[in-house]
Amino acid sequence: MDTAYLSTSPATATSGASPLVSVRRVSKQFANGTLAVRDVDLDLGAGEFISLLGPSGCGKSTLLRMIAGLANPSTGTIEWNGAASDGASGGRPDLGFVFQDPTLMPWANALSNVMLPLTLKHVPKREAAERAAEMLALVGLKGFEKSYPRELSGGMKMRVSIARALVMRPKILLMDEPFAALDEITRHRLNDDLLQLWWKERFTAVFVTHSVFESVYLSQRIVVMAARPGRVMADFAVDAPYPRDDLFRTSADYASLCRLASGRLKEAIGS
Ligand SMILES: Nc1ncnc2c1ncn2[C@@H]1O[C@H](COP(=O)(O)OP(=O)(O)OP(=O)(O)O)[C@@H](O)[C@H]1O
Repeated sequence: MDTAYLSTSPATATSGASPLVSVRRVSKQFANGTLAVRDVDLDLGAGEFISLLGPSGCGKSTLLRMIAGLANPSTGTIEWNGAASDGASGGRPDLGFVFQDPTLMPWANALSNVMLPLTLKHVPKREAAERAAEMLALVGLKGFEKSYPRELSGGMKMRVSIARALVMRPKILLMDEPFAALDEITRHRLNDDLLQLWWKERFTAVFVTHSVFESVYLSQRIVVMAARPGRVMADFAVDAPYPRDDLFRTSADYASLCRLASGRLKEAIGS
């Protein structure tokens, strides 16, 4: 992928502007009585890179799925650009969602997998193929258009999944532990490539992770959650410029930011 992204901090357009998404006193109780999320208030600014960090079972995925409209809050509201979502698609702009599993169609090649959202929107086949090929190139898979999922590595499959999520050029990309199943080297590479994509495409990124290291490396802002019931315990900025690369990953600044985030997470779990 193109490594020449600029060394200034991305314009997040958050200061003074109204947030892209406002989560207000949102709770989710499942039919079996589990209170997965309680009273969450959260603003997501346009262009921000935000991580939801917390232990297993603290409601990160449930919150992300509610933001995506894949589940409805039991109480509270989620507003998009000031318009309340009706639980279907009301007020919600195009969004991309990346699951932990790449969820590709095994019988279709990489290009057809990425074309799927365009095909569903009846974009003419030729245009869809061009846009999908462009997106595959952006995620570093030029030359693999005709490869089937079984011929791709875990990291490559995840790249296809990200290309599919971004092919509609959504305003927001929601990612639910997309790299958790990958080895460390692949994960680091995908983290780097994701940051470059974010820089280029300027979408709002919401990234669910268990990993302090990953959240600090990627994010401008970390929202720490705790379990039983799932709730927000801390919300703080990661004060380090972009680009973030291997130099940052081995720096004293990164180590101290990880220590800080780790302390916040421990406090959250402890409480
Ligand atoms: N469909 C469901 N029905 C009942 N309980 C559920 C359902 N989905 C999730 N839960 C419960 O809600 C709580 C929050 O789950 P959720 O998956 O959102 O947490 P998480 O922080 O994403 O966890 P992990 O990091 O392990 O994926 C958990 O106690 C979970 O068991």
